[in-house]
Amino acid sequence: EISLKYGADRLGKRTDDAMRKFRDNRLGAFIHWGLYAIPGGEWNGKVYNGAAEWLKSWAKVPADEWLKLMDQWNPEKFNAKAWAKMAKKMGVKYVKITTKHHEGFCLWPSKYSKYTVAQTPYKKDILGELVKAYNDEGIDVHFYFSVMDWSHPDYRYDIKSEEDAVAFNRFLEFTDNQLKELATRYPTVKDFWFDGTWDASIKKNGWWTAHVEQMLKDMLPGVTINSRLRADDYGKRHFDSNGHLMGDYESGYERRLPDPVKDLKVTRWDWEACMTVPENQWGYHKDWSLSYVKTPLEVLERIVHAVAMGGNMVVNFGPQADGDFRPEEKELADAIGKWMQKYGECIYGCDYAGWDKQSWGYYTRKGKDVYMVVFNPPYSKHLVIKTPKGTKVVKAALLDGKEVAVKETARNEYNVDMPAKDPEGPFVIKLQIEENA
Ligand SMILES: C#C[C@@H]1N[C@@H](C)[C@@H](O)[C@H]1O
Repeated sequence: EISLKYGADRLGKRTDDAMRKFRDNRLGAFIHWGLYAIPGGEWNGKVYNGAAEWLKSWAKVPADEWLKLMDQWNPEKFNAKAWAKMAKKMGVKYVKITTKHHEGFCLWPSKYSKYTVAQTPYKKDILGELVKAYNDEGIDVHFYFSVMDWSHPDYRYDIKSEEDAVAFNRFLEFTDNQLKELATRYPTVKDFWFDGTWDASIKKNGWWTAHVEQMLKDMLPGVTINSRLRADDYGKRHFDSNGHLMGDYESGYERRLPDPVKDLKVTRWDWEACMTVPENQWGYHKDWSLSYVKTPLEVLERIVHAVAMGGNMVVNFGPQADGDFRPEEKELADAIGKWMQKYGECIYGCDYAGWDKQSWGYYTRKGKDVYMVVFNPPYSKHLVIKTPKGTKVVKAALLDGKEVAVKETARNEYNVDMPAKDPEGPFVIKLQIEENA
C-alpha cells in the first residue's frame, strides 16, 4: 500500500450507534428544492429536457440573472408539518434536504451569502422549519450540500494560476464557514451528503475534504459523511489510492444499483443509493412526460434491491415552487407507505442475507430471520430456494403467521409454495432457519 495523508481514516464498517441507526433506517427521501423549482425546466419559452435543477446550465443563464429568481421565491403553500406527515406516512426514516444546490441559493439564512431565503419575499428559515417538523415526527434529517457553487465569484473548476489558488482558498474558507453555520444552527442533523465535488479544483485539494470530514465530526460526534466528499492525496475519489472507502458510506449509486450477482463486493461496506422517479429529474420539472416515470412498483423494487445488498435507498421528491408536491409524488408516497405499513419488517434494520439470488425476487435478513420478498411469482407456483451449506429451512410463513408449505427437493434446495390467496402484489415470506445443521 502507498502512504497517504488524506486517504481512508478507517478500514471496515463503522460499528457505533449513530452508524447503526443510519444503516437500520434503510429507507430515506431526498428533497431537491431551490430556485430551479420556479422555472421548472423552462427558460425564455423553451422547455429543456435535462435535469431541471441544472436549467441554469442548459439555458446558459448568467448567475446574476438566475439569482433574480429569488424575487419570486414565496412558497405560499409550504407547510413543513404537512411535508413531515407525508414522509412519516411513506415510511421513510430519514430525509435528505438540499441546503444549497449548485445554484448557490441557501434554504437557511446564511450570514455568509446574500443568496438566501432571508433575502426573498418568504424571509423565513425554511431549513429550520423542516428540521423541526421532521424531527418532531421522529424522522432523521440529513443535509445535502453542494460544494460547487455557481453563485460565488471565487469558485474555480480548476486551479491553473496563483490567482485561481488564492481565490479558491477564499472559497474553501467560505464553504467551511457555511458548514460550521449549518452544524451550529441545526445540531440534530445526522449526516452531510456532499455533491458538486468532481471538479479538478477539489481533487487538487484532497486535504480540504479530509479537513471538512474531521471538522464536522468534531462538531457533531456521530455525524455521518458520504464518500462523495472525499478526494485523497492524488485526487482519487470515494475510494482512496489503496482502494479503501473514504467517508462512512459509498455514495456513488446515483440513479443506478449494483448488480445482485456480479457486484456483491458492495456488501463489504456501507452504501446508500439515491434515485429519481422520472429518468433524471431531481428538481421540479413541469413536464414529466419528457421521460419515463417509474411506477410505485418499480420504485419499490429498487428499494428492496438496495436493502437486499446491504444498502440504503433514498427516493427523490422535487417540490413545486409553491411548496406543494405534484400529484404523482403524493401518490407514490402513499403507495410505498401502504406497502411499508404491511411489509416494512423486511426492510428496516435488515441487511444482505448472503443467499444466492433467485429470479422470483430478493432476500433480506435480520438476525436469524430471513425474508423472501417476492416480485416475480413463477408459473410453477413454487419458489425455489438454495440455502448455504449447513443451513436448513425449518418453516415458512406469511407475515400474518399463515404457514406456506416448504419441501426439500435436493441438498440445500427447497420449494416454497405460493400463498393460497394471490397476494396481488409483491409480498413477503418469513423463513425460520437452522444454521450449522
Ligand atoms: C449531477 C448531479 C446532481 N447530483 C444529484 C444528487 C442531483 O443533485 C443532481 O443535480
